[in-house]
Amino acid sequence: MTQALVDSVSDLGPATPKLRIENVGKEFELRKGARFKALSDITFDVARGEFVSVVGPSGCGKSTLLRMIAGLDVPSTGSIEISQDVPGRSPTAVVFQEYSIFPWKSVEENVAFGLRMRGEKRKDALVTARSWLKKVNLGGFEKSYPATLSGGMKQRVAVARALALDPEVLLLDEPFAALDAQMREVLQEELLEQWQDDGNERSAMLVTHSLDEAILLGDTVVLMSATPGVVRARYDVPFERPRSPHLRGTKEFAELRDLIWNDLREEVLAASRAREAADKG
Ligand SMILES: Nc1ncnc2c1ncn2[C@@H]1O[C@H](COP(=O)(O)OP(=O)(O)OP(=O)(O)O)[C@@H](O)[C@H]1O
Repeated sequence: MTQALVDSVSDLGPATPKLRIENVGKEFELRKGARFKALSDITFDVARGEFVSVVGPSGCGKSTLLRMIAGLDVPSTGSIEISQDVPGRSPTAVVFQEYSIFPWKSVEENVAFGLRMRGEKRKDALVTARSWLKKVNLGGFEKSYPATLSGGMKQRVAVARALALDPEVLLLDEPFAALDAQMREVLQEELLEQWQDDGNERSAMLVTHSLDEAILLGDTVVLMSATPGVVRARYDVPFERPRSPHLRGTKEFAELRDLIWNDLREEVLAASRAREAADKG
């Protein structure tokens, strides 16, 4: 079944989720006759304005799920629905781990690119791009080329490019994983601030290996287990917004981190045992 877009809020009503993932499964054909089940029966909703973080062992299908939500791949079973609340908004926009920006385009042209593809006039697209570049602290770098930027600055461009599309659902696939630890924290904090200032009732899904990142940014953390990937648990993150990065240092944060880590650890070990068994078999 393919991704189904719901045309307007009146179709589903504001009480319905922004994103509905129902019984989604995914199989890949490895070679003729051999199939690999990567995801099985994934069901969960993301509410309007909700930020969901997805964690799980390597290979449990987090990126596959995110790619299907983005429409870059198709579920083998089940359905994914995104409620389109604002006409003209993009259903999704994705920030990937590797700087997926064009080296031959300037920073502002990179951010304007998606808007141009959507049919916006160059002048209007550049105005929007420049305004987003200011919000991600890249004011003054509009005319620079990616080769002259640090890793953190390139990822800021990628975030600005995604947000400039004004997506219903912002999708983030390990967006800061390639950065050094300090820069990663800085960008987490910037994203937290941008998210809390946004006020546009968009939703977000973040795939990450970092529990600190998952908890600091998320309203909910979804834990997946591996092979095939299923949803094992869902944790509410009870900290009020606006949140401050200082939350990381609190006892409550550490307790929630421990709770999730205890479950995640089991999944990581189970996935590693399954991989060993598959290698032997
Ligand atoms: N195009 C494909 N063809 C065959 N197998 C695939 C394909 N894409 C992904 N897989 C397999 O599906 C499983 C899930 O992959 P996926 O990248 O979604 O996992 P992940 O949880 O995001 O992993 P990681 O945390 O390591 O990034 C893995 O076993 C992977 O090898």
